[in-house]
Amino acid sequence: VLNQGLANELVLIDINKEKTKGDAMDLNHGLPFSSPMRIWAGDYEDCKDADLVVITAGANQKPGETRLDLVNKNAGIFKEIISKVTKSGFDGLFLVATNPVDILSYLTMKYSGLPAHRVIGSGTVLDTARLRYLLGEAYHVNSQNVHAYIIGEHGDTELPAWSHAYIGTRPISDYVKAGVGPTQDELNQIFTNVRDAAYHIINSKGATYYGIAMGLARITRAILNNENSVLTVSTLLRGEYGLNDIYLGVPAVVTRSGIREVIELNLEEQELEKLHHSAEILTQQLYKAK
Ligand SMILES: NC(=O)C1=CN([C@@H]2O[C@H](COP(=O)(O)OP(=O)(O)OC[C@H]3O[C@@H](n4cnc5c(N)ncnc54)[C@H](O)[C@@H]3O)[C@@H](O)[C@H]2O)C=CC1
Ligand SMILES: CC(=O)C(=O)O
Repeated sequence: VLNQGLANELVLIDINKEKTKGDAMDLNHGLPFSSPMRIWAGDYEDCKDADLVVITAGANQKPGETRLDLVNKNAGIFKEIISKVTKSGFDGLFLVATNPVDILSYLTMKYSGLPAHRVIGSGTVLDTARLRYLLGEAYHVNSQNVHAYIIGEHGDTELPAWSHAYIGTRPISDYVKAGVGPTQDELNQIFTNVRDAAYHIINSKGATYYGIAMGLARITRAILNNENSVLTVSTLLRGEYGLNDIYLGVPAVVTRSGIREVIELNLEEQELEKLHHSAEILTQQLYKAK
């Protein structure tokens, strides 16, 4: 947020106040290299006038843990945090990154009482970026010209919507048929690498942070600049894909007021089945967490 000059004011809140004090000092020392911004270590009262509250607090995965393993611990933390933010008089948007992000986004909506369009999860924004990066490498194309989506749970049941994947202007299936670039098996391996990327990074360095920070900054920019950008965020489904009352990562239009609409992909039958499986797993976890 600082690097891209996305806000006028940035408040850091954490149960560990010393950490936010240190972070605020450290970030302020970067101001001469960036655009003007007020940055301070604050408290929940500061949320009163905030346009956007981004929640990244809570436990992260230890090696071998899945995102879903975090649900009980982080649901408890969220109950406390959302209540404090709401008490401040906050009247903005929530952006949730804490895992399991689809479930915690749903609970944020419930705990805050805000309409669903004002509670956005980072969803599969990061997974989609990972896929675009790897496809860009495989086809020797700028990853910004790769149009492909990971949808579903931000986690082990996510899936690639290959039927809607394009390299520049050509469907990826055309390349596969023509024998140019990766075979379908190699594309499947690329997806496996995307799905398991967090496990590899966590095994290497304990946590993932640069990719998600860029992803959260991207969503923040879409919100604060009212971009109407299509991003694979986690949002409440109300009949789209035949699913209801569940937050899932799907392409949706992000604006200053939150989610304007879900843009429904015309999925192939097998893709739709996998999306339903993802929703089923999340629904089971949600009942446990409620
Ligand atoms: N959605 C995504 O794509 C990604 C999600 N994550 C998730 O983000 C979360 C945070 O991960 P990290 O930043 O690596 O963890 P971290 O341990 O570095 O930071 C978590 C922070 O939360 C604070 N905290 C804990 N309980 C709190 C409470 N009750 N109130 C206020 N602050 C509290 C801690 O003091 C700590 O500073 C995890 O759930 C992780 O899985 C991480 C990367 C990507
Ligand atoms: C930790 C996590 O959710 C990720 O890097 O995808």
